[in-house]
Amino acid sequence: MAPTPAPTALWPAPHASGAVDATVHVPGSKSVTNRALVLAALASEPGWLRRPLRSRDTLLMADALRAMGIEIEEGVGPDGTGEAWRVLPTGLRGPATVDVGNAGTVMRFLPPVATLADGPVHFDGDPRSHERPLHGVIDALRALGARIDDDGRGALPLTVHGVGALDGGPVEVDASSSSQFVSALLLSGPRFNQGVEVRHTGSTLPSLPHIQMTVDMLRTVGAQVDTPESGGEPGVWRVTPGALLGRDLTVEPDLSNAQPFLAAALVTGGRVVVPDWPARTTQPGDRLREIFTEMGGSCELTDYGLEFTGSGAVHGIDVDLGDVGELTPGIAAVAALADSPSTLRGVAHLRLHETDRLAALTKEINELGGDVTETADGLHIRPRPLHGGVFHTYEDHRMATAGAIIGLAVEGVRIENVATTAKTLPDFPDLWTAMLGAA
Ligand SMILES: O=C(O)C1=C[C@@H](OP(=O)(O)O)[C@@H](O)[C@H](O)C1
Ligand SMILES: C=C(OP(=O)(O)O)C(=O)O
Repeated sequence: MAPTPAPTALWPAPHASGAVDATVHVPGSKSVTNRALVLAALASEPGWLRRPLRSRDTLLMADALRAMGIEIEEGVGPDGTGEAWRVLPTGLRGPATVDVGNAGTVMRFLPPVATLADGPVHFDGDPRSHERPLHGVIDALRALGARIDDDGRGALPLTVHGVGALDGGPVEVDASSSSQFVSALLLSGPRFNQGVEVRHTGSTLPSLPHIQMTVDMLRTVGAQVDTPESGGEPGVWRVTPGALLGRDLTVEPDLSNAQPFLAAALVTGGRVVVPDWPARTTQPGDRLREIFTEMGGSCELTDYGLEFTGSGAVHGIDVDLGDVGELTPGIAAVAALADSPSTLRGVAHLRLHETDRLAALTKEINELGGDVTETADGLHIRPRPLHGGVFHTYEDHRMATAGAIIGLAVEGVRIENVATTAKTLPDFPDLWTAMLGAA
């Protein structure tokens, strides 16, 4: 975890005076937008992305692809409605320089793409990006024939010496620290000469729905993918080499970013509607329907979207979040306000996310009077009456939204650097106050 920053910019988290009752249009999914950008850049024909997420992580992805020669035009869609980006793929170019910021998707998904460029591509990013694991991608690409210069730590900064093609083939990866290692290799796999066969060797594998998202989106653009779910060997994914189609794809709302709004309905005993909640999705945020129902709410999914209603009671939960780790900060915030203790398990890898999320949540909730302890793979949360104070965010968007959830129920919570939500949800403060204004 980064050292506690000086509390320069403090945002008074709004306290809810009553039950919220609002409709919240949640912007597009980060994970879908960044996969769609990569796949469109690797395609053999132009494609469209409708309702893309415009946030720090997705703009970094777009700029990185542009640096490698891809044209991305930001405008309105073919039918004149809504924001849409047109992606015009060309031969990938080097030399290029990529700023990954602190985006896991950019730092993991693009080094495989860079092996296909016709020159060196240098990657660097925020100080935290130097600490986040990348060894799975670096080692695998080297085993598949790539030349990469790094400082030997298995992390950024690094240079991929692209030569226009990569052999590909079978490779072993320990993806226990990030599912994004697997997704990264699969996304570029169709463009490797022999495709790719990724065999996960670690004892645990987080965020499986995100790997399923990768597979689904690859299939949508015409790739052939064999998976454990389609009868293949457990822990092995195989992508056949082949051209990718340019598609006209509409990005789903980001269901993980819907979390704080649903949590608002839960902790205030109110009601929040999220339009366009997909009936079927690989997004991990869909698990909130079940998790927040167990914690005291109820929900109804209709053609219009998801209506989530709090009962006024908030219960603790004992849950393995290994598949849906990015939901942990928001669940921890709700759990701190519950009427019984919670145990969140299966998320040791969160120590290497935007910040050490287990340490950050423990420290910040406890400084408001809470009783949280870290376990080997998660958190124990025993609710206690909380008081106001500064909630530090460690440049982690989900810490900021977690603090805002607590602020609904606890007067005087001030969020340090709420602007860090720009990583995936730049409109967060406005959406939040609009939701409360609608109450
Ligand atoms: O592939 C993706 O889009 C993501 C995968 C997950 O990463 P980890 O497997 O590293 O947790 C998730 O936490 C992250 O927010 C997005
Ligand atoms: C872990 C996250 O992001 P990243 O894509 O940077 O890994 C997240 O958004 O919670």
